[in-house]
Amino acid sequence: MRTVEEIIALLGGPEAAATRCGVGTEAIRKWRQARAIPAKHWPAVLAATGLTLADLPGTPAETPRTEPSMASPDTPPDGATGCLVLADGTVFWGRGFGAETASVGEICFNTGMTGYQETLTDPSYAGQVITFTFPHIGNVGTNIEDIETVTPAARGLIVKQDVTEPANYRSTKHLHDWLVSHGIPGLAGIDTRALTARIRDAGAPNGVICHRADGRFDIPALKAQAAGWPGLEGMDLAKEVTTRQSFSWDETEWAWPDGFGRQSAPKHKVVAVDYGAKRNILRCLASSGCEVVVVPATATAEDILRHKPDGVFLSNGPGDPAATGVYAIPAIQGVLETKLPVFGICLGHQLLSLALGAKTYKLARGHRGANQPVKDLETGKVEITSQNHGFAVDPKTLPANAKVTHVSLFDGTNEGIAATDRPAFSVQYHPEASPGPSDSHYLFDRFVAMIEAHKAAA
Ligand SMILES: NC(=O)CC[C@H](N)C(=O)O
Repeated sequence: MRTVEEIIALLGGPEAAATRCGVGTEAIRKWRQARAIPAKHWPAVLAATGLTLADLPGTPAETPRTEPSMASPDTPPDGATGCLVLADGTVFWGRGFGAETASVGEICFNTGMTGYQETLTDPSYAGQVITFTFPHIGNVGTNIEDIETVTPAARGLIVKQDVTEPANYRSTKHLHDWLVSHGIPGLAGIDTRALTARIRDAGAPNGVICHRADGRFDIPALKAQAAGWPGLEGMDLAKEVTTRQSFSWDETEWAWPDGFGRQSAPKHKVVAVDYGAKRNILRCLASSGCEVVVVPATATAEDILRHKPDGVFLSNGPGDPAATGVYAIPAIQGVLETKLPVFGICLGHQLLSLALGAKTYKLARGHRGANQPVKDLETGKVEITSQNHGFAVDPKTLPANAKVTHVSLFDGTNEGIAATDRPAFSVQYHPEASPGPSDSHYLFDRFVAMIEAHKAAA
């Protein structure tokens, strides 16, 4: 068998190889990176070189196929530099990229076609490895602006195709290098459709993603690590990603060509409880005319009210809402007693519901993507929304003083509630649209209108 480099040399170098085989130079780059030639290019290579099939290197992703039912034994196939090991012992082989390390978490999937950097830096992904179903991950590179927090909490990413070369004027770093600098491992060459179908059918498994350039894996140890991880249920992760200190936020939303702006004349004061808040939510609040004071997840009602807010915002965040509720519910109940306007997003929605007396439960596969249809039951309008959640509010457990306002048109699960006896409402999805559509942006205006009505009545 010849190596890829030998074959390219035989063809007269990368440029000549591209021309003679009728492929782009990007394909040649990928052959070299993967040290293999995909099967679809074999006929062209054979015709151009006169070699025989036995001379050509295959690709680790194709030999063997990574269908779960055909998961390979514990010995890595040639060229494998990464693997995913599930708690049930299934092994997927592929090519590692990003940081050379192993990382354990829940394996979920995200169907978003854009915004991988926002997704990877969304603190709600703490404890999770994200499988991207979209193929061109890496195509816009990374930059210092499209982050939802400074230290990404996601534990790893899984893709089918090798990370695409960046082609975007805002890109400052290749995704691979960005992952290395944040210590996050990546895995390519996995059959992500098979993995996603498995999550769809059997629920999100726990697993370990491991990248080793030397291709030496201790599979029994990785299996034990995956099986020993307790899972997200019962896990309070908000405490790990929240701010340690209160701070003020005045950055407004990004707009071309000026980029981010500054809030200079706020009309209202909002305290945002940070359970793992995405920056773009804070920007949306600032853009809506609010002075934002961000407080830690463990802030008590007193801590919150000390800032004399006109409204209180409950942020998104990772983990099991019931576990975070241990300290968050009493604080929210204290705020609700004052009848101040309250708005919650995602984990904030779940915590508001818990504080009102409802219950939450774990969804089998979760909603993660930027194309999730939601119906507003009051207006009858359908919004296409951005979502990222693995738990949901059980609408049957809502008390008499709360109502369902939004439902998912994918599976009928709850997507929003409102109290009927005070100005408090929340949604399970992400109106800040980062990444995703901005159909639901009106909710920030609704919150501000609530604050204005409350102030007028005082
Ligand atoms: N984005 C979020 O706030 C997620 C909330 C919660 N951790 C869940 O998975 O359901």
